[in-house]
Amino acid sequence: MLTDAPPILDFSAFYGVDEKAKTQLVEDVKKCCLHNGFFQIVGHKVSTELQEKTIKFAKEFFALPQEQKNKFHKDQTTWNRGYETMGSQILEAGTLPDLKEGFYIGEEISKDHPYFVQKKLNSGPNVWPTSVSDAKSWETTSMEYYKAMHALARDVLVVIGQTLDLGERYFDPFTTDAIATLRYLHYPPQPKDSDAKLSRGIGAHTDFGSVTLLMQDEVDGLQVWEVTTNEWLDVVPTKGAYVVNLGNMFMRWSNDRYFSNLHRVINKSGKERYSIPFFYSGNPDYVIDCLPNCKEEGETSKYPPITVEETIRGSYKASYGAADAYKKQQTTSYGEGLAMKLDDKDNREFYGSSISDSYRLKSELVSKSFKEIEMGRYQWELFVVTGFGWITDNFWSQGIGTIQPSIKLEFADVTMVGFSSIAYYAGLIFGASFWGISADFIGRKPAFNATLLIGGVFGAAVAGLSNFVGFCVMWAIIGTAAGGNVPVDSMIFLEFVPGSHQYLLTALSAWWNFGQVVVSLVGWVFLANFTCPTDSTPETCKRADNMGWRYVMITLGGMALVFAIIRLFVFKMPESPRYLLSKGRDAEAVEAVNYVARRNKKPEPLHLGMFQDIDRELGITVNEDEGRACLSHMAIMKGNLADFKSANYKDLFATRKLAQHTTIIWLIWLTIGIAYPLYFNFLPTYLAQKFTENNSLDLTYRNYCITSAVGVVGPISAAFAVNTRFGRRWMMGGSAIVAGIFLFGYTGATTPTGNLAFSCVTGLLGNFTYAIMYAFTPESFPGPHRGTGSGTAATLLRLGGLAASLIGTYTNFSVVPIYVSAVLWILVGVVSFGLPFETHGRSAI
Ligand SMILES: O=C(O)CCC(=O)C(=O)O
Ligand SMILES: [Fe+2]
Repeated sequence: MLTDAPPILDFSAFYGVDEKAKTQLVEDVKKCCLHNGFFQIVGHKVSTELQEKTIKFAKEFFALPQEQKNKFHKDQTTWNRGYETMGSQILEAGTLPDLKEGFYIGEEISKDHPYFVQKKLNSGPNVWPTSVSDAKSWETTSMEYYKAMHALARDVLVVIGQTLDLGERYFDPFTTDAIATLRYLHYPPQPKDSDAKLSRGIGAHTDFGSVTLLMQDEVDGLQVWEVTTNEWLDVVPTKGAYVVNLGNMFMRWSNDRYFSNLHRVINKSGKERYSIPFFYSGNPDYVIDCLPNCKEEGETSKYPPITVEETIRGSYKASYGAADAYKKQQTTSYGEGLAMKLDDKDNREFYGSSISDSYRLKSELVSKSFKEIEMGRYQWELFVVTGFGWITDNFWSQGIGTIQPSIKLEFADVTMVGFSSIAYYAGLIFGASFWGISADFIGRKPAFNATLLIGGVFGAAVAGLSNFVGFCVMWAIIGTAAGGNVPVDSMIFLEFVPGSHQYLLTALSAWWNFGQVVVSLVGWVFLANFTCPTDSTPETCKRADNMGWRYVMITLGGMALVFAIIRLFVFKMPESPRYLLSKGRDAEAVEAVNYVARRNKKPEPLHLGMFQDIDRELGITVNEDEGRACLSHMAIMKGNLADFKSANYKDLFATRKLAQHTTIIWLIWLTIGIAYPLYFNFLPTYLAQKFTENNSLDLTYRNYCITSAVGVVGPISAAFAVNTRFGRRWMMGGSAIVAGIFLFGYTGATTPTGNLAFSCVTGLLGNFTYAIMYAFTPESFPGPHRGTGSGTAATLLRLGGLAASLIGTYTNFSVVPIYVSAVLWILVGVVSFGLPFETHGRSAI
């Protein structure tokens, strides 16, 4: 272990009268500034007692439970005060998030102070933890230490000034009304199994300001880059000493004569490490211009004058460049260059002006954050609770067809039982467009919270009816809720899942088939046992003998209500970060992503500064106050609904490719909307005509159970298939064509067993295509218009369904519609190959 860096100098000479010692100190400091800008000092005036007390308080804060610490999070301010969670920064490219947490303290600046009003660099009131044992003393000790560090920094600057033969008072204008930041740091031990190449307490970086004064507790870990030998030198802690280093601003100020050097922390000690750096920025309005004696005769200064404020703000770039020299890689996931790094050419070209650059890049950053958070508990739970939407969709869609024959036997006023399907479809059409499109304006959560509840209440209420008109009305209402389930639930799952697991969106459809199994089982149990004989009429069929369909509805409605309660009270879900970003609610988007990180027990990957950096780089004025987030929810809602007026579909046709994509997608949905119900509505009647013997209810339901159970395989195998190099489009197109061919073949089935086999295969294939279509659609539309794009698609699907049920109601059942359906499936397959954009391998934005 190399321990000869940096030298420890006795600073007491500065305060003494021994001129020789003073000169020696200045000479030693000069040597260090020229070499690597690092030295250590003992013999300063900061008392050991104050140092120890401060460290003790810092440790006490970090020992608080996580949720207590989060209460004082620095994201609540835009002036960098308060708690910073573990893993908030990556200071060195290619390494894991920095394994440290921090607490920032600065000058106590009230909200009427000119610095605050003018939004001067990091100026504003401090955030003070109230959960520590003695909050008052925590605050006063911190401020006392902060003041002591100011005084020491001024003294150190005087000595540094002397190394350049500047007068003792040279830095006075710089140190008057100076800004500085004190940062309490805690580094947990590097995990034993961590990859030494990737794990950092703090990645290699240079500091930004003039000087940094660092107090280390007793655990080592700090390393300084040695330029001459190209190696890292350990800075072993010396009790009470300060490690002093020059920052980028001083390097510039000295015309690069003095050095701002790379350093990093890797805590391999197995112990908790604490340190307290103090970053001295100086007076924000002071103009940094080449110091005297820093250039040779005739030499010009390398840099133009710049204010302290500007250089610190811009110095993320400097740290970028300095670390670049070290590893020809960028250094920070936070800082300039971020927008450039995130920019994805294919996305930019495909989506064009349908979304702003700011949204696109921020959404890509959200994808990157979910990649860091990884697939975990939160998303698996979300897979289940969004699945509830698919299950209930089937409850209603299959449920209505399942109970219609019983209604016909009992209700006196049934003109045509198919009218109830038409009423239901009318509800679905309204529901799909309302919930889908409004998800872009009022958010994804209203649909998530309301649709299951409405469906559950009205679904159960259907059981109380005894007349057909009421029955149709109820189904129309259920439709308005059910129409919103699947389009919005798939968007929600998509917008929280890491790109690596986006294929699971396709698997979500398996819940729909699972719902079908439930309906078939419930139908089998109740309808086969509590239904009037098939030859009854409303005169002979009494309510008491026909309770089966009512039990079905109570069971399905009850289950939907349980699902709704779980969503409302058990599973906590923030609003989707993509939706929040599309509304400019950046701070809430940050919190939504970090919430998922906390649920997955992962470091929080995002902070507001990263979004602000993107805007800054794009030359957009950064709204530091996040004005909109402070509005009441009512006000936000009104604002969003006002946006609706200006909403148009034009954005979904913004580029030639996007226009082609939108057109084909919608065409596919409309076509499948007709083909799928056409086939499945006609099939039972067709079969009943064909296989007249042995079609007891029992057998029918047994077959339903078998085919729906096999159907579950469709979406699951599709999920794996879309994740291969064939991608979404090829799999969707190919499977639709194969499904169409099997449909043609179906009519050739001659035995009940052959019939069951065909029905299983076509069910499986149909659901395979369906699942891809349901996933590819929200995946490929851009976040701000995802609801409109997917909601419209779902509306077209239901319109197709309405057309199919009209055909079913008004035509004599024959084999022709089955052929038509087969042709339509093949058509869907063919047009799928005309889709211009593939989502496999890229995260939805
Ligand atoms: O904790 C340390 O020892 C170093 C901290 C540091 O370099 C920084 O915060 O800039
Ligand atoms: Fe540093």
